[in-house]
Amino acid sequence: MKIYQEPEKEQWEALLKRPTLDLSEIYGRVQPVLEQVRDRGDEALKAFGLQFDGVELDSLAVSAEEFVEAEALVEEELKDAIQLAAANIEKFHAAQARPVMAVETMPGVNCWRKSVAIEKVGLYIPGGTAPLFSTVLMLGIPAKIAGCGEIVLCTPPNKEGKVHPAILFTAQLLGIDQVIKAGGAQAIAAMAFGTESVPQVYKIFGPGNQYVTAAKQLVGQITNVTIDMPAGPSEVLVYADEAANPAFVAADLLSQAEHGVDSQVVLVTNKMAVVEAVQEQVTLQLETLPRAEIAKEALKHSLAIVMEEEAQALELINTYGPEHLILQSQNEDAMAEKVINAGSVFIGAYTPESAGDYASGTNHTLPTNGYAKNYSGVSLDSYLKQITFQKITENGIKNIGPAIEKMAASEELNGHENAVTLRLKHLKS
Ligand SMILES: NC(=O)c1ccc[n+]([C@@H]2O[C@H](COP(=O)([O-])OP(=O)(O)OC[C@H]3O[C@@H](n4cnc5c(N)ncnc54)[C@H](O)[C@@H]3O)[C@@H](O)[C@H]2O)c1
Ligand SMILES: N[C@H](CO)Cc1c[nH]c[nH+]1
Ligand SMILES: [Zn+2]
Repeated sequence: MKIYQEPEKEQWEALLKRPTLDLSEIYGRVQPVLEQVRDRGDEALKAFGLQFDGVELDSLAVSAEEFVEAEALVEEELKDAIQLAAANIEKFHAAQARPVMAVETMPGVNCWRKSVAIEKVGLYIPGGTAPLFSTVLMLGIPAKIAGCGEIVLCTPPNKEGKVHPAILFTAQLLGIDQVIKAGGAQAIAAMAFGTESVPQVYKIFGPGNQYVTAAKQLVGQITNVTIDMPAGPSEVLVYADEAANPAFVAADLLSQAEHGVDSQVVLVTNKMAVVEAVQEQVTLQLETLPRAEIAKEALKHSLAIVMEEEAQALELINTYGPEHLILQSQNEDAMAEKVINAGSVFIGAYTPESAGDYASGTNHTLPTNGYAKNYSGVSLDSYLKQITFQKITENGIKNIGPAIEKMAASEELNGHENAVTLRLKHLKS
């Protein structure tokens, strides 16, 4: 971890840069993959499966037998944990539903707004270095609550051409039966363009590595498909003061560093002594982690920043806009109120980020790379469109008509004016 003490504001931008590849470089790698899948469909998906995942596939879709096989392979204790998490995530996301909003803007002029589910959605479940079955819950539950008609799920297979049993168990639990063995940029292209095995969707959801994220951003630009947000390599910023438990802080930093070599973890504190204590704990705890090599790589481009003034620290946090922000300080609740850029905030010593990653109820699909400044994480709203409706009575058109006629005539749009004038004349006759 690189250590900085009271860095000047002019340094912040360079200091807080994410360790991801330059977008134009990534786009250059991803674009040919998108084009191949668009032009050659399943054939290209299989070829990229061989090239990137080292697996030769006869069929891309997971079969009914594979679902049955998977169910038997998941231990009961894990099934119970998945069900507990599912119940909390369901509760939190169901509470986000909003009733139809209806307003009579003036007598006889009735307007209302209703949420309608996006018909066809594609969910990407990462599986490169860890099979993230928890992401099936995070993406599948709100899609089901919203009422999306068609749900397709893509995830990379392992070397034996199988999808991890817990991913299949979770998909089945939610009633998602279209699961495709495809990962990376090629999976995103398949859902954007459609192939023989993969239906084309209207919106693509889900986190992933830099290739997945760049592919989502690119298809969002070159097709009509929209995306949830850029949800790339995981990151966490922990603000800890001298009262925080260094072991907890180190564990929280490592929990995100272990995601990938391009993850970034940042410690901000008011005292140098906290940096030292946390570093000691990081070294100790790293020894116990099977993914220590990945975490060590991530730590090479991670930072510890000492900022004595809390207000300055908050400004730096909001400038960084972390995917996850953990606050462990004597003033944590007041600090939380001042956060304006973060994907999800975890307050207090007993609120590890792992809780939100798995089971507390909030969504773990969150904006990275500073996109917390302009995007929210996945929620029920992500799967809904809002359609407005209106119905005007005879009395209503008499009330509102003259204003519309005047405005239309003034914009020199006499066809618009006439659509009202005709009706008003009809009512007079
Ligand atoms: N922001 C969020 O909400 C969030 C949530 C969960 C996970 N994540 C992130 O998701 C990522 C998961 O990454 P992962 O790699 O384990 O799985 P992944 O499923 O995202 O990516 C694996 C795929 O990447 C492709 N790929 C690998 N190397 C490539 C190369 N050199 N060129 C082109 N394509 C290549 C392969 O096709 C492979 O199937 C991690 O970075 C993790 O931090 C983010
Ligand atoms: N921390 C990840 C989001 O950046 C989500 C996740 C899934 N499993 C474990 N963690
Ligand atoms: Zn995580």
